[in-house]
Amino acid sequence: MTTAAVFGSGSWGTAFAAILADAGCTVRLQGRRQELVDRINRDRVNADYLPELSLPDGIRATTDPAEAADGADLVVLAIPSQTLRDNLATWADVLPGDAPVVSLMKGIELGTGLRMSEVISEAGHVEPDRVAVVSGPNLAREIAAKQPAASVVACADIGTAEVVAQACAAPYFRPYTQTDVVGTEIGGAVKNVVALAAGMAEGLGFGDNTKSTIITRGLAETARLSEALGADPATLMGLAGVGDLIATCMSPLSRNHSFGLNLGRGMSVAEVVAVTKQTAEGVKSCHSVLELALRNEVDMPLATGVTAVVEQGVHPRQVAEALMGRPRKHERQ
Ligand SMILES: NC(=O)C1=CN([C@@H]2O[C@H](COP(=O)(O)OP(=O)(O)OC[C@H]3O[C@@H](n4cnc5c(N)ncnc54)[C@H](O)[C@@H]3O)[C@@H](O)[C@H]2O)C=CC1
Ligand SMILES: O=C(CO)COP(=O)(O)O
Repeated sequence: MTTAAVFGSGSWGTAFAAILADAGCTVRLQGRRQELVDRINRDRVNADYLPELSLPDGIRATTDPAEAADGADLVVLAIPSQTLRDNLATWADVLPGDAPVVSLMKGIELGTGLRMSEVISEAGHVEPDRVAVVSGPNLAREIAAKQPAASVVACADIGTAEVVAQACAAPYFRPYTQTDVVGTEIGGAVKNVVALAAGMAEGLGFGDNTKSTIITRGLAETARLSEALGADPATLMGLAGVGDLIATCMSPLSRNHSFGLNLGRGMSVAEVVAVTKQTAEGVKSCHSVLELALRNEVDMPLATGVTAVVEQGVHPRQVAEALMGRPRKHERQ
C-alpha cells in the first residue's frame, strides 16, 4: 500500500488527500496550525477549508513535517506558490530521497520566473525525473463532492508519472499521464491570470461572448508563451490547458474568477484581498507571467491588462477599451 504525505491542508491539499485515500493510499496531511490538525483528526473534517467533505479514515493530520514525510512513498505539495521556496528550505531535509514529489501548485515564482517543479528541484534538491505535476480542471469543492473529473500527471519520466497516476486514480478522479511538464505548468499558471480577466468582464456586466473571447484569446497567448518555453502545443488543447481554462473562467467556485469579479465591480485590490480568505494565485503570478513573456518576446495583451489592473490600479473598463482598440491582426498571430 502506498503511503503519501500531503504538505498543505488548504482546499486542494485536503481534497487531494481524500482522492489519495479513496484511491487506497494511507495519507498523512501536514498543516501549520495545531488546532486545525487536531480538529481534522477528531472530527474527520477540515472545517476551515472544506467543511462539506467527510474525510476518509485513511487520512491522519500532523503539524510535524518529519512525521508526515517519514517513510512516504509519495510526497505532495499544496501550498501557495510564492511560499514554496521558503517552506522547502525547512522541509528539504525530511523529504525521502527516492519518492516522487508532486506539485499541485499553479503559479510562477516572482523574481526568478521559475515554474513550481523547477523550484522543487532547486530548493528541495529533488532530481527533475522525480518531480511530477498534477493539473487540470479540478475545482476543489467539486472534487470534494466526488463529482467526476480528470487531470494530467506530468513528469519528465513517464514511469514516475505512471506511479503517481496509479496512486491518485479514484472512482471520481481520472488521471492521464504526460511528459510535457512545461506546457502543463504554464497552462495551470496562466489560466489563473485569464480567469481574473474573465471575472473582471463579468463584474463589468459583460456576458458570455466577452468571456468566450477572453478564454479563446487567453488560450492563444498561453500557447504562445508555452511554445516559446519549449512546450508541446498539443498540451494546451488538453485538460491542463483549455480544460482548466474553461472551468476556472466560468465557475463561481474559482477564487481567481471571484477576485476578478470584485475588481470588475469596482473594488480596489486591497479591498478584494481583505475579503479573500484563500489563495488566488493569478494576483501574484500575473507579474511573473508577464516577466516571462517579456523575457521571451511573447505578446500577452490579456496578462498585460490584468497586471495593469492589479499593480497600477487601472480600471478594468479602461483595460477592456484598450484591448478592443488595438490594431487588428491575423487570428494566428
Ligand atoms: N483549490 C483548488 O480548487 C485548486 C487549487 N490549486 C492550486 O493549489 C495550490 C494551493 O491552493 P489551495 O489549497 O486551494 O489554497 P488555500 O488557500 O485553500 O490553502 C493554502 C494552504 O497553504 C497554507 N499556507 C498559507 N501560507 C503558507 C505559508 N507561508 N507556508 C506554508 N503554508 C502556507 C494555508 O494554511 C493552507 O493550508 C495553489 O497553487 C492553487 O492554485 C490547484 C487546483 C485546484
Ligand atoms: O485551479 C483551479 C481549478 O482547476 C482552482 O482555481 P482557483 O484557484 O481560481 O479557485
